[in-house]
Amino acid sequence: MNEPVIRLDRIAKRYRRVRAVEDVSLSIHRGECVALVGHNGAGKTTLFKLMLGLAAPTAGDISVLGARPQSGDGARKRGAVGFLPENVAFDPGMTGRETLSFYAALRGCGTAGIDGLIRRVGLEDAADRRVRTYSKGMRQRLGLAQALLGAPELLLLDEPTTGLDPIVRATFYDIVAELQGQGVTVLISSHVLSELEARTDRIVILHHGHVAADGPLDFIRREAGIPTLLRIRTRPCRTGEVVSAFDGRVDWERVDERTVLLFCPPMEKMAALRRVAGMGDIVEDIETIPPGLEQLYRHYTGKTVEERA
Ligand SMILES: Nc1ncnc2c1ncn2[C@@H]1O[C@H](COP(=O)(O)OP(=O)(O)OP(=O)(O)O)[C@@H](O)[C@H]1O
Repeated sequence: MNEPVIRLDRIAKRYRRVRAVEDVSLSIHRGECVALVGHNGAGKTTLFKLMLGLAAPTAGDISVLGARPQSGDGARKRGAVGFLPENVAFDPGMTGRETLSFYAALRGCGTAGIDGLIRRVGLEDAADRRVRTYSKGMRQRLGLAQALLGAPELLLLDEPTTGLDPIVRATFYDIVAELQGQGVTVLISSHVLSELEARTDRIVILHHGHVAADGPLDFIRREAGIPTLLRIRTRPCRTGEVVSAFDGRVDWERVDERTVLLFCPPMEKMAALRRVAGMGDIVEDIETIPPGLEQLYRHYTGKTVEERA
């Protein structure tokens, strides 16, 4: 397999007595879109700083685009990394277009692509207004345009959608998907878990500086063993037949005279579905509800706390 775009090998970062990141190993390959999720203080920003060469690891090895971020080669590769910091702050007296020109000059990437970027993030109408007049969503879009200057191969987005409304958020993720389609590798940190479900290939759950889970959503769901919910809708007053078929096999709950919930462990799900489907026309509908990211997050972070106790 090709060299990963990001490779962390048993990375630790300590600030005096604070263990911000501990024994983190992670590989992210070209074109992947990975979510880094964790509570406040879990170590997400620290990982970004390490990847950007803004901090040195206390232990372990790190490579970004094939170079150690703090090496001379790493500094040269830095031009191919776009970064949107958590609290992006621009000069309020500059217009959006001036801001991008300023950052383009800092990055040494020329201003030719700025109009295209402004269109891409939907700021055409506001590009010549001062940033102080921008809404939070507009500032974040400007932040994204700034991160995209110079057509980066790797995008690091630190909580990019915090405080954005669902429509702006969706636009944001549409742009990210488009970039991913062009082979850009994207790492997004967030604690808005629900929005990441359908948007990323892989989830890395960080808890107290440790990786608590890492994998595609389906994989970490299976690993967690959290039951899938089957919501069975029957003809009136026929829930008893469903209940007696499953009583003692899986947990269940009767919601009303037509609805039963079955809590199926991942391994039991298909067998349960076949059994319900075989019950004939007393069953009018079956809805499968897999555990959401919030539940998984609770599961994994809870487990780590117990392990650490
Ligand atoms: N410069 C520093 N000096 C001392 N401690 C630090 C420093 N930077 C981070 N930390 C500590 O390291 C831990 C991880 O912080 P980090 O900012 O990486 O978390 P985070 O997951 O990004 O949190 P948030 O979601 O709140 O931004 C925290 O306990 C934090 O207080």
